[in-house]
Amino acid sequence: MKLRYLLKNIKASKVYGDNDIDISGIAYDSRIVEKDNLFVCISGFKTDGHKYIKNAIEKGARAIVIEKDIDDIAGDICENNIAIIKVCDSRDALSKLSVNFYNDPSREIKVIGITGTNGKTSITYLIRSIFKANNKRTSLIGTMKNIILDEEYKTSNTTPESLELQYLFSEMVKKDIDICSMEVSSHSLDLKRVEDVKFNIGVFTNLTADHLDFHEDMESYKKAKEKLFYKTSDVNIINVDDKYGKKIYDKIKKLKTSVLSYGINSNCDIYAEDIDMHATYSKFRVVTPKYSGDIEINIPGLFSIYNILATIAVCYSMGYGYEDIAKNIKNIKPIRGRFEPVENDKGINVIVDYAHTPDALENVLNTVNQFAKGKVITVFGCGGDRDATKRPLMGKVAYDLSDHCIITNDNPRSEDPEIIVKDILQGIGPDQKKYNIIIDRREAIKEAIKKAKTNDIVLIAGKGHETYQIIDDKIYDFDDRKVAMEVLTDD
Ligand SMILES: CC(=O)N[C@H]1[C@@H](OP(=O)(O)OP(=O)(O)OC[C@H]2O[C@@H](n3ccc(=O)[nH]c3=O)[C@H](O)[C@@H]2O)O[C@H](CO)[C@@H](O)[C@@H]1O[C@H](C)C(=O)N[C@@H](C)C(=O)N[C@H](CCC(=O)O)C(=O)O
Ligand SMILES: Nc1ncnc2c1ncn2[C@@H]1O[C@H](COP(=O)(O)OP(=O)(O)OP(=O)(O)O)[C@@H](O)[C@H]1O
Ligand SMILES: N[C@H](CCC[C@H](N)C(=O)O)C(=O)O
Ligand SMILES: [Mg+2]
Repeated sequence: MKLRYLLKNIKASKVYGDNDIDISGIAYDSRIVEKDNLFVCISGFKTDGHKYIKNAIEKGARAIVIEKDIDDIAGDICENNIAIIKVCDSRDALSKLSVNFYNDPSREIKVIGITGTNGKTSITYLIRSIFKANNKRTSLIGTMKNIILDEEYKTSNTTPESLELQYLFSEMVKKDIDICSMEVSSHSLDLKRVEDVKFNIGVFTNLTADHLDFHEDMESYKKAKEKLFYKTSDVNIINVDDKYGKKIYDKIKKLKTSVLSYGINSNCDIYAEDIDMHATYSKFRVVTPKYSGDIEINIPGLFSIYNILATIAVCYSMGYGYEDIAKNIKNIKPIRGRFEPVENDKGINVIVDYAHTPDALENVLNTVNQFAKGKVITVFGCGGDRDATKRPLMGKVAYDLSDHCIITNDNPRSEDPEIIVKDILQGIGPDQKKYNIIIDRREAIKEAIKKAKTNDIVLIAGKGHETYQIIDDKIYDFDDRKVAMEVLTDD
């Protein structure tokens, strides 16, 4: 593509060199630049893309987008006849360049963006299941993987960088996709990964303590999430039982005509009543402005009812009737690593769950306690290089709502596991018999299962679907479900 086409809508303060050259692709990492690529320099949190211009040129970059002065390498640029484009914001430019390169593919798909601290992955899967069952061509973008029809694409972030995102949308267009359900993280909203995505529907689940290493405080975290709702073209769907949800709803309602509230409260547009919860399933009556009817889901917990309500609201807003929704909800398969039971013949209820925030852990433990016939043993830790303020809060929740907890490693990453445990201990109560520390996660799971008697519940929280553990900069194979299964069959 000609550089001048690629530069459409880019606010460049200066363009040096020939903009009639052909560009073969875009890269924002010098290590993967190819011949005739345009290299976008991002000033990052760990390093600065501007430092790698020389490497990018050596690999064949033909044009460079910068947001800082680079006088020190002017010689290399002249010598290699490189075009230079100076912009104010490289992440914003990357998003627009990617849209131009892939011909703005998201406008051809119904994109449903889901944001909030907890429930995003769950809702994307629920939405996909219902639309699939209604013969729609679906795709999904999120934490575990990206999926187009049934083809899976690996991912490293919940919401990919704009370049990968626009590539995925272009693949969706090629495969004639109708609907994409997509997780929209607060990082992606602040770092402009989704700046130019054409969202049709926005969903807000909830906002509780997380990511306060990245966002200054809860107010900035909320502001990041809120950005999604200004971007949507059709409808916004907001959980108003959540206090931040209510604030966002009140604000957005004044600006946009189509906003639907949901919750467990008859003042909402879409709400649940006559709730009847059991250990492995729940029943309730859903009420919408046009119809109401009974719903049965085979995922337990009040939080799952909220996720289903969000899903129903999305389907409702797209014109689906009660029958299209209800008959398919009943057959929804449990989602990987979300309240996932580990089968065994020992009579112990072993559950693997991705609760990695205080609120998620509280919700899951409340659900577990509601139906517990025996003791509740919780195995958990907290991720390293992530929000440290949630550690004592998770410690308190686990201590208060379990009969026993075992504090262990999650993904310590570059942090010392002992320091993470120390932070968790700040929230742990005084009864030393109620907890122990076993840093090695395999040993912790082993101990919890050894301790459990018939009817007891072992909740293994924090890593859900993950099949790895990150210790220092090494990634090891580790899967809570497999480890639990091995321990359960190892006599
Ligand atoms: C905090 C954060 O979001 N960081 C993201 C950010 O990285 P960064 O700004 O630190 O980048 P950097 O490492 O300083 O590098 C700066 C630039 O130099 C380039 N570079 C670097 C080295 C080199 O040799 N050559 C080179 O060109 C890099 O490619 C980059 O463009 O931009 C990168 C490129 O898009 C992301 O991969 C990276 O995500 C990291 C891996 C990450 O861990 N992010 C997490 C916190 C995250 O985004 N999580 C959210 C929320 C999850 C949820 O709760 O659901 C998510 O969406 O996943
Ligand atoms: N609506 C909800 N409210 C509170 N907790 C929830 C809700 N839905 C799920 N959870 C809990 O949060 C955990 C993570 O759920 P899920 O993966 O759907 O969230 P997410 O928003 O995608 O998280 P992430 O930020 O890691 O992408 C679940 O394993 C469960 O413990
Ligand atoms: N999306 C979350 C996932 C946390 C999962 C937990 N296992 C950890 O590694 O901290 C994050 O990036 O903060
Ligand atoms: Mg997720």
